[in-house]
Amino acid sequence: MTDLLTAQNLFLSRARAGGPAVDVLRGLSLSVRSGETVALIGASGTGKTTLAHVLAGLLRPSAGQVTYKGADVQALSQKQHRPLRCELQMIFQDPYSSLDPRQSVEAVLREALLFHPLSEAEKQGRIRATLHDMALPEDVLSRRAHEFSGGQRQRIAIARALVGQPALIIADEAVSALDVSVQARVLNTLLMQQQRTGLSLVFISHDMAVVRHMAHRVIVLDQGQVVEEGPAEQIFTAPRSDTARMLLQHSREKELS
Ligand SMILES: Nc1ncnc2c1ncn2[C@@H]1O[C@H](COP(=O)(O)OP(=O)(O)OP(=O)(O)O)[C@@H](O)[C@H]1O
Repeated sequence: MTDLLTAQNLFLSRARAGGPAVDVLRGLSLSVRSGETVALIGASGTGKTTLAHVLAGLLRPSAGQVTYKGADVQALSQKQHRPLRCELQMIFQDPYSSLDPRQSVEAVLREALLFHPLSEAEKQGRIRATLHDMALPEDVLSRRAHEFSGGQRQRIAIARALVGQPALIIADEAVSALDVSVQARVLNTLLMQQQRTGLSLVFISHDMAVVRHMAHRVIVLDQGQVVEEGPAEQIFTAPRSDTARMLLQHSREKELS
């Protein structure tokens, strides 16, 4: 497996309203290989969402660099990099702000296929198959995002990320708003797409059972730094960091309650 995405020595300070700047990312490096799922875990407020935005090129780090297939992700929105941009998708934590409420679902999905050299029939086929995978009926296509519940919106956002068969998806709490049965279906769709196309995933979740089901490798974050990294099985059976031990303990307590 070759490195698809690399982050080197990322720093990011963010100013809080009325307060001092906070160092959210503090010298963080990671890599994601082709066909691999890397889970980012850590306590709340530890910088996972911020890191996801930096990895996707949506936030500029104060120092350090993120490269996707060797190109700086910050440059991916420039015209000459648009096809590469389509290969890297993000699913945001909040489906209310990530979808334009006035756009029809069909427009959302077609936009995701804009730079794909597919025939009209192929586009329609992809859209139909993706809706089916997300357990969404075809009549959603003519409706607008604001007409849907949070869980349905999240499935539309996931469909948008998947329909173009990207090389990499950064998924930030992508399935936490979904019912358990729908969640299983969506996770299996991601795993099947990974088998079929070699999809890579950066997967952020508080749900340790989901992380264990999905991840090949786990990166444990604490206050903007990597405190442990290793194969998923190793992190779950023999965690070395206090943070990983605390997260697993917390998860066990939740299961028992
Ligand atoms: N827009 C912002 N402006 C200033 N500070 C921010 C902003 N967004 C996040 N932060 C701060 O950055 C830190 C990391 O937040 P972030 O959302 O990345 O953590 P997280 O690990 O994803 O948390 P959670 O698991 O709760 O989603 C927090 O201290 C947060 O208060």
